[in-house]
Amino acid sequence: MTKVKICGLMESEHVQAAVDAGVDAVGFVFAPSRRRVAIAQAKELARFVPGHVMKIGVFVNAGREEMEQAFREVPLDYIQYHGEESDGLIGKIGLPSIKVVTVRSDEDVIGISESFSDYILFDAPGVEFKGGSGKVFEWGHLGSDVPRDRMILAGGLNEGNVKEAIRQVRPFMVDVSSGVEFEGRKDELLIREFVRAVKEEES
Ligand SMILES: O=C(O)c1ccccc1NCC(=O)[C@H](O)[C@H](O)COP(=O)(O)O
Repeated sequence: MTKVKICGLMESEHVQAAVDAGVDAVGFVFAPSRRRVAIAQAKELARFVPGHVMKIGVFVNAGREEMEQAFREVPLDYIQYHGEESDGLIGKIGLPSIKVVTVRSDEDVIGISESFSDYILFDAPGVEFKGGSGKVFEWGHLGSDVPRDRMILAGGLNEGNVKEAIRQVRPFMVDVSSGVEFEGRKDELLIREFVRAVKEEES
């Protein structure tokens, strides 16, 4: 069963809607973004997340102390490294990790199976910020050597294209932000429809 992550949550009713819809993970963005939350705010939002739902903190080239503080205080289950963080740095920090790969060509995914991160998230290049652009990348760049059991597919997914994405790519998890927003805010109906589409594809 493909797992679902809703990213960029900022309001408690949207966290609750995601949990009620049956998501497996929620993401809080601590990086420069219109979706940015403070650690104290994420801590409040986390009260609506039951233990079986992963809480993922998104960071872009952040300092170790900030990530450790968020990991401890929210608390988080994984750090999503959405900048230029090297494997060496991720290893040195030593927290459970999701490495992000921005996909423009076949070359971007070469050797990625060597990464020791727990999961690898494949995303389209950012536009205004590093992620959350709502743009789809060419899934064909994800060759057969990319480990499916650690793969999170992101980038412009929505209720209309997620079934095809699962059929073509077979990721461990799908991740969405813009595709469940209306006029720049998360939308409870769109969250429900996205999660339903993922579950339907599996049934
Ligand atoms: O969502 C953001 O604003 C963001 C900003 C900076 C770094 C990462 C960001 N989002 C990370 C995510 O995991 C998004 O869900 C992913 O980029 C897909 O977004 P979308 O294409 O909007 O579904």
